Amino acid sequence: MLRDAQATKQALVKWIQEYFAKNGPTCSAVVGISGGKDSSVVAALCVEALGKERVVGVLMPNGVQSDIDDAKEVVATLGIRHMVVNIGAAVESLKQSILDGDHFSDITGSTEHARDAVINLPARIRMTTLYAVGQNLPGGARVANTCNGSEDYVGYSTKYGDAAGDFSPLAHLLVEEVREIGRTLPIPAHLVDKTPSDGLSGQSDEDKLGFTYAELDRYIRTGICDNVETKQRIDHMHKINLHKLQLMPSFDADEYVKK
Ligand SMILES: Nc1ncnc2c1ncn2[C@@H]1O[C@H](COP(=O)(O)OP(=O)(O)OC[C@H]2O[C@@H]([n+]3cccc(C(=O)O)c3)[C@H](O)[C@@H]2O)[C@@H](O)[C@H]1O
Ligand SMILES: Nc1ncnc2c1ncn2[C@@H]1O[C@H](COP(=O)(O)OP(=O)(O)OP(=O)(O)O)[C@@H](O)[C@H]1O
Repeated sequence: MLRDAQATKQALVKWIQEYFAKNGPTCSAVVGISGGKDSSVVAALCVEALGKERVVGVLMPNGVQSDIDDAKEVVATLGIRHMVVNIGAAVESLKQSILDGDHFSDITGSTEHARDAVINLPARIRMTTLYAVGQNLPGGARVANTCNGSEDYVGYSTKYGDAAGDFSPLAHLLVEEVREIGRTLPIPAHLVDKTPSDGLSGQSDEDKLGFTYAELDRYIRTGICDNVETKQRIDHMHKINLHKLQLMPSFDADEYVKK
């Protein structure tokens, strides 16, 4: 729980202003708008920080998106310019091109994509779309990362997909804290409390993770977790996914080659 949600919101707005002043004074923020709480909160914070003229929302249904009206409600409420880019054709075409590529089945031992490849590919196409939209904006753009601190702790994101971005306002805020910030912003209340899902696997986040965000947030903040198996699962996910938050290791000849 935040000590003062209003004060934290103001600090976030200042942080975004300072980031843009230093890293892109003419740039707009580009935000992928899913219709969930994280992207809604990030977009609203960017509007407060930069003004609505400097925020561009990108709605990216993968074919038919059942909750697309939520995303439309966000951009309408915030009054921001937005584009709708349906990634369905690109996703299907890339999947097929990979299957049709020489030696797919020799190398993979299968004629089908693995489940993880199918789940994560749309997120990486969305990232590609956001950067392409940004590079078409006359004043330039910085792509917002919308991951929150709870997701980051367990690495619940697609590496170089939604885990990518140029600036990350929510990375140190846990799910319940993001909701508190959301309640200080002019975004539809039902979206702040909407059940989070990755929109990729067909399951809610909590069903897929196997624990609730309340359990996760409490463990991150206090180190307390009543269920031993849940604690082990969180610890395991944290450990195996830390690479998503780190710079990739790079070979340095000075370290490895004896002089
Ligand atoms: N130790 C290590 N050091 C360096 N790299 C390592 C590595 N282990 C794996 N890798 C690399 O990382 C790859 C796996 O990572 P990644 O591609 O991200 O995939 P992965 O972690 O397998 O899956 C991502 C999970 O995040 C969920 N998700 C995705 C997007 C959004 C949201 C959301 O709710 O917001 C949730 C999704 O449902 C799925 O469960 C491997 O294929 C490998 O290339
Ligand atoms: N259909 C979509 N259209 C536009 N952007 C999307 C879409 N799906 C995902 N994104 C982008 O990827 C991020 C991660 O999306 P995801 O659906 O996995 O859920 P999330 O982490 O719960 O975020 P949110 O609460 O914003 O939905 C979103 O915050 C958004 O920026």
